[in-house]
Amino acid sequence: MAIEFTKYHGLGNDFILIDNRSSLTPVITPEKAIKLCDRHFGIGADGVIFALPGQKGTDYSMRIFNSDGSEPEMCGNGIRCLGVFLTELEGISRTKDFYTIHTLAGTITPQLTDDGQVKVDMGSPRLLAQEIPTTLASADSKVINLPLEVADKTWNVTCVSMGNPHCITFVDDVAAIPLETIGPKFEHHSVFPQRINTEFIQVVNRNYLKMRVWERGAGITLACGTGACASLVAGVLNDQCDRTATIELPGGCLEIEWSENDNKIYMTGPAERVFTGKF
Ligand SMILES: N[C@@H](CCC[C@H](N)C(=O)O)C(=O)O
Repeated sequence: MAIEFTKYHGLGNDFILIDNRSSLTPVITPEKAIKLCDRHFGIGADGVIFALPGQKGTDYSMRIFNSDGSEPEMCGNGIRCLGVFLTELEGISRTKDFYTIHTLAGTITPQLTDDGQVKVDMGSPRLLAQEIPTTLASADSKVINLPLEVADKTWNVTCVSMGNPHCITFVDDVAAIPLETIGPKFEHHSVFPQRINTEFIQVVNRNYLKMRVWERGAGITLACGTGACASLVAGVLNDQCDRTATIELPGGCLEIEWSENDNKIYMTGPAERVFTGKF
């Protein structure tokens, strides 16, 4: 049976979106997702995202397979793409401008704004070592600016979970980081039992950060929404930035806010439809 898909991207972080609204079980396996994500022998993408029926009172659910077939809890750029994809699927019957989406990281709420962007209530960051998870500190402690040995060098890292795990390091020049060699060493470090997404951050000023990312299960990507949110939190915890900042990624910019009122993170950025097809 042919399966229809739509390709979307959020700042070059690209996904194959599949209408899976008739079942809570993804219509393809992780092995098939690996093949579809292949940039030479497949469609090419950083992951496959499924629009599933809602659970626990939400409008819809989202599941995602990384390009290596693993399943992360959340995807920030992906959920913006899903928000726009759902409006496309619903067509003229759409009655609201936001959706409640059940994810493995809890309920996330993307909202379509008047200027064509998507603003997402990403929930609250989780900071305890056991929540990341990492053994870098005792279970109930936060991991803020702690030394970590990677590739014969000591990096001062801060760990933040946005439902999925992130390890953030502040550097003088992001362009100088050898991501391809060092990224996998962070990802598979023994202190991260569920592997890790790694962000390198250069502070331009208190409201503007530059970021490069090595994603768990996907490698170098042009952008990472949860990574941008986690990096802003790390910036605040290390007194490197304010609670609102622009994060510049190789694929473009995201606006991130860590609200003092409700402790939630709000991410605003684009989601672009690329093409549709069948496989
Ligand atoms: N690119 C995504 C994150 C996707 C999941 C990540 N690779 C993981 O395994 O946690 C984003 O925009 O947040």
